[in-house]
Amino acid sequence: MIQFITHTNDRYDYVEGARLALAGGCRWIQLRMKDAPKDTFMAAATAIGQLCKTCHATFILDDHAEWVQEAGADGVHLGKNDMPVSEARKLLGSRYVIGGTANTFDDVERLYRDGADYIGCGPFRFTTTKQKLSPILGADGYRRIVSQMKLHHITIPIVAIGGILSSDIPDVMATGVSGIAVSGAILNADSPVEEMQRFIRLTEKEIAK
Ligand SMILES: Cc1ncc(COP(=O)(O)OP(=O)(O)O)c(N)n1
Ligand SMILES: Cc1ncsc1CCOP(=O)(O)O
Ligand SMILES: [Mg+2]
Repeated sequence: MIQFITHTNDRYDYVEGARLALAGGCRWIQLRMKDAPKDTFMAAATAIGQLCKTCHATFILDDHAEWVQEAGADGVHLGKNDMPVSEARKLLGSRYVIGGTANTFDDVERLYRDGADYIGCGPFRFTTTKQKLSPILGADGYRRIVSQMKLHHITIPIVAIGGILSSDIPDVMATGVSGIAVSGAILNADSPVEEMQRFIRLTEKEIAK
């Protein structure tokens, strides 16, 4: 599975980026719009939510568990400084998707116990898309976390994130993660639609192995 994280550059705004990712076949979009006021965020959420409905794609919000229902979204992604996953679960119930951020096996264990549906684990490498990055994991970091999960019988999808390029997909997927979250590699490609198609093709090839 591939999750597209919205961002902007000099060519595309948040909604256009999401539209291109969907046109390339992505079926999981996260609206990440740091520090946006509620009305700006909701305007983008309404537009992207509509695009996702048309494409039967999952639509989640970054950070804002309290806006999920009003936005008509399917869920939320929560980091260490956001609402705790357990509290979001009480607020939203079991029908919404809740993802959490991990950088270590301890984070994974905590999020699993708190009832997350999936874990965004990273960063794989340095990226300018997010400020104040946690320590870089690289492929070895994912291998360590996945092997600790096996030891402790923890089963939850791990989505790798952070500076991932299409050329990284075989190495990243070979670590045992379930999927990839990506932003810059799609938005900065000559053709975002074709790049998303490439991400999906390469990820599915590794999953089929
Ligand atoms: C899939 C996915 N994984 C990790 C993150 C990072 O979330 P967080 O730690 O809350 O940082 P911000 O994205 O809010 O800056 C994510 N958004 N998505
Ligand atoms: C939101 C987030 N969390 C860790 S890295 C990252 C940014 C992902 O975007 P990119 O694929 O451009 O590095
Ligand atoms: Mg966050």
